[in-house]
Amino acid sequence: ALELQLTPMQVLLRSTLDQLQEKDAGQIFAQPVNLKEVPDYLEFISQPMDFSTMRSKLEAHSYNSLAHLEVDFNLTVANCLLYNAKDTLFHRAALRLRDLGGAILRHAQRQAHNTG
Ligand SMILES: CCOC(=O)c1ccc2c(c1)NC(=O)[C@@H](C)N2
Repeated sequence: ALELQLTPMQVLLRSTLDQLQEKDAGQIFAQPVNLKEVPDYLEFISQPMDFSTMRSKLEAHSYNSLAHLEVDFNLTVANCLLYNAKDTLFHRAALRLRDLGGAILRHAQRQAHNTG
């Protein structure tokens, strides 16, 4: 089956993305920000990112290292911190995701190092 073709790195990338997305219980990072709902979003954010886009990139083998996944995770958080004012739920959720995600990424990096 095709599933058996996954490399250890792809398995680790998928598992890490799943763990990161689990921390987004409200699923506010699950899909691209809706530009019809938020028409000025691209005036502030040059490179939108979200978990569904990250998953598509992962399945397309666009991430060949954990660091590449981390760049898009950090972009997702940074966009939210930039666009949303400090006193918003969105901004608070990004700080929380950043902190919870940091622990997940540090653990994944140790695994990546061990699996070579
Ligand atoms: C249906 C209306 O949805 C939104 O306005 C909205 C929905 C999701 C959002 C968001 C806005 N803004 C953000 O910065 C990211 C984190 N998520």
